[in-house]
Amino acid sequence: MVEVKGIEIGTGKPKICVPIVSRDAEGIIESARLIAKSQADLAEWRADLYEGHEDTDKVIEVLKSLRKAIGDKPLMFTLRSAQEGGGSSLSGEQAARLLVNAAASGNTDLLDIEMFSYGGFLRSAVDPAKGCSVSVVGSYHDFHKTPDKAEIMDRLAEIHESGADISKIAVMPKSKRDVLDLLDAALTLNEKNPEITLICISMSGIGALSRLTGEFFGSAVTFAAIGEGSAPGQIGIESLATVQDVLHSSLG
Ligand SMILES: O=C1C[C@@](O)(C(=O)O)C[C@@H](O)[C@@H]1O
Repeated sequence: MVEVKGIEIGTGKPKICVPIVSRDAEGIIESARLIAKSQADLAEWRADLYEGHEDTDKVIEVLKSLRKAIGDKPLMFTLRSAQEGGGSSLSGEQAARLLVNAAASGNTDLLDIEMFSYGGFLRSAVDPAKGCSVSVVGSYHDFHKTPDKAEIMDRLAEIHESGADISKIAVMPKSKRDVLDLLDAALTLNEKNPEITLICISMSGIGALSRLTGEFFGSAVTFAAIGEGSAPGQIGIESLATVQDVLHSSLG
């Protein structure tokens, strides 16, 4: 369990995180205001989709305004690389520097760090971020396939061992069995190492089930859309919250 601004990530219903995907500062702040009024538990700024993400000063300025607009909800800063399906064109060194700057600015509560891109180079940002009291979400994305169960579990455990507070994986299924493999990996790891806080996502339409059943299989956060989503298969926040409520009450 990881506590951020009074929100317990890893107990009870999976927490709902809404990504901010606008390209310009105005749209970003507008989305933050909508999220602030919604039932989202937290917000994610996909800074890689911001048109000015190559300019650190601009990013930090937007992040500051975002912090104000989002109010009391925890905020996650994400810079998704092109290698893992995002829009960042930065080099590994530039990306690591921007991640550390975002953490040091005091305007983010969580930081997504890709643990395997750039040959694992971004891991150098883990300790500085934690030194700024920012919770680290170590991530891995495969937009082309679903690795087998053992590989999913190994990657999630490696992310944990590398110092992340939360281990996240998002993969693309080619079949319904791939979705089962992802859910099986989450449940097995959760039973074996309950101390690891997990986020496990199977993307696209057939993977949508994984976005609804986190409480059953041990995925602590689910990403939902308000308007435009940030990945295939994301469900609108209202439908997602309704299904999660039904499943939660069935567990007694
Ligand atoms: O890592 C993730 C998960 C995600 O890719 C999804 O499938 O919901 C959406 C991204 O915005 C986020 O950073």
